[in-house]
Amino acid sequence: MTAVLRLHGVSVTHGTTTALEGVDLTVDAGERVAVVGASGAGKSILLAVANGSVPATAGTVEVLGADPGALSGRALRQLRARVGTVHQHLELVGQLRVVHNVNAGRLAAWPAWRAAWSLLRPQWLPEVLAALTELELADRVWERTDRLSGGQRQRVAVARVLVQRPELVLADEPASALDPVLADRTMTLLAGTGSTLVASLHDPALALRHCTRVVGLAAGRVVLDSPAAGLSLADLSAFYGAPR
Ligand SMILES: Nc1ncnc2c1ncn2[C@@H]1O[C@H](COP(=O)(O)OP(=O)(O)OP(=O)(O)O)[C@@H](O)[C@H]1O
Repeated sequence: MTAVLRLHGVSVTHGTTTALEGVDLTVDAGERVAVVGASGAGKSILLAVANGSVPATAGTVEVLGADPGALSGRALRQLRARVGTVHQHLELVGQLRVVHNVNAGRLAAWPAWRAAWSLLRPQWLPEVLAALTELELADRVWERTDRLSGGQRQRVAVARVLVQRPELVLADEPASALDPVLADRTMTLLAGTGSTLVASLHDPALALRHCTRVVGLAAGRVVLDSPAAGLSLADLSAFYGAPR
């Protein structure tokens, strides 16, 4: 098996706060990993370390064979084209139309002239519409993104990753603002891309239905790492303080 993501002894400390401590995690190609844990457990930081936006203060990080912290310029752009992120705070440009935000998934793969031209004449339109149709949002393709609801914006962020077609998807609570039907559809789409998936999830049912493996965090440490098939809803609910 090829490791797509490898964290070894990773810690993240900031002042007196320890967000991650000694995290070891290897994710192989094709795995779908749910990261679960109570609020503040370190799920977002783990994903941010994996996409290179937060540096590890100790340990080593390897994403698709490279350390994102050691890359810059073209090499970093090439790595970013292969990793798709659904950010917790979405990171969409509100003033731009939905089509442009979805097409942002292609930016790292396009030359600068094509990205600029796409703002005038959106490129990749059939792919954008196909992704938005799957997410029941095709009728909003020309709308300004800041006119959408929170759940609609979250689906735009998911569509951006679908058109990107990355090898690794890092998704931070990608269905948190969606109703149960759309949440399930979204996870089905992300799981169906064939990409390796690492997703933080607050809904244990989504984790068990769509992921092959569950990693549990508590206070920045890995306290569970198990195939999803061996776990019950009650096992995962315990991570959120619900009664067993
Ligand atoms: N950039 C950062 N560098 C270091 N520590 C951070 C940073 N951002 C947040 N933290 C800290 O990391 C800890 C874990 O936060 P994180 O956002 O990863 O939790 P979470 O499990 O995703 O929680 P939630 O479910 O509420 O989103 C918190 O104590 C937070 O203050």
